Amino acid sequence: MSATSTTPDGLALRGVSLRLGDGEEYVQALDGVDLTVARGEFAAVVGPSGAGKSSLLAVAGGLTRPTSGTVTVAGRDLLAGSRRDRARLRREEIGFVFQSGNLIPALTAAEQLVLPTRWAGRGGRRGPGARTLLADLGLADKADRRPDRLSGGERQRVGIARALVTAPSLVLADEPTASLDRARSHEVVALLAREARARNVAAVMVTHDLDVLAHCDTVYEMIDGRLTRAQ
Ligand SMILES: Nc1ncnc2c1ncn2[C@@H]1O[C@H](COP(=O)(O)OP(=O)(O)OP(=O)(O)O)[C@@H](O)[C@H]1O
Repeated sequence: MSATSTTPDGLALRGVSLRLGDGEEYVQALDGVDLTVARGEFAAVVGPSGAGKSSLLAVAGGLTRPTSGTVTVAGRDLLAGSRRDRARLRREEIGFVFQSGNLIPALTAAEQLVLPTRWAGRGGRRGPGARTLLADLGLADKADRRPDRLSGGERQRVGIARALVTAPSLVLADEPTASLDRARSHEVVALLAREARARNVAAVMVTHDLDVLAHCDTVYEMIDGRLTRAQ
């Protein structure tokens, strides 16, 4: 599937605008955004604070409804159907990676991966087993550790495993290197890039970290709610 296809199987935003606030006190957080990310493509979005990057991820992830425009993931309309339909589509097709892992303190690395698979409850399609996935991410000997016994980089790798465990079509990562040093940042983003390509997942990463852009296939810049291709 090419990045310019009209029926993409990754992520497609068309003419997406988002106005936040009400009355005269509004912000045009997204302004006519078009974005296509094919499966197996790793895209980065950079831009100044307040430019609309988090808003873009929230809309692409089905967490925020845009004021206008369309969003499709794996060819499915993310804005159609009931609230429950949309939540199911989100659980089945989208994995989220957060700034500092967002792991549940009481659960081991392997246990962190159980809840998303239960929630997704996918019929025929099954994701990789938790332990296989943790081993792929270099965490075979850490599967039974809780987050307080993992390093920052290891926690983030568990976060990536958790995002991939349902075999999603799309992974959205919000500043995944925010709490990591330079070496660990490269390691984590390289891993995310490798896994997205190997598993044929469309991936979008919002980052302030220009250092890690070399791992990405495409780079977009967001300024005042407008998105342009930078690389
Ligand atoms: N609930 C809200 N109501 C009104 N304005 C909002 C709301 N949430 C965000 N905004 C504004 O929308 C714009 C885009 O915010 P957004 O969080 O998407 O930017 P960002 O690029 O992710 O910033 P950062 O890099 O600082 O996280 C900003 O001007 C912000 O102040």
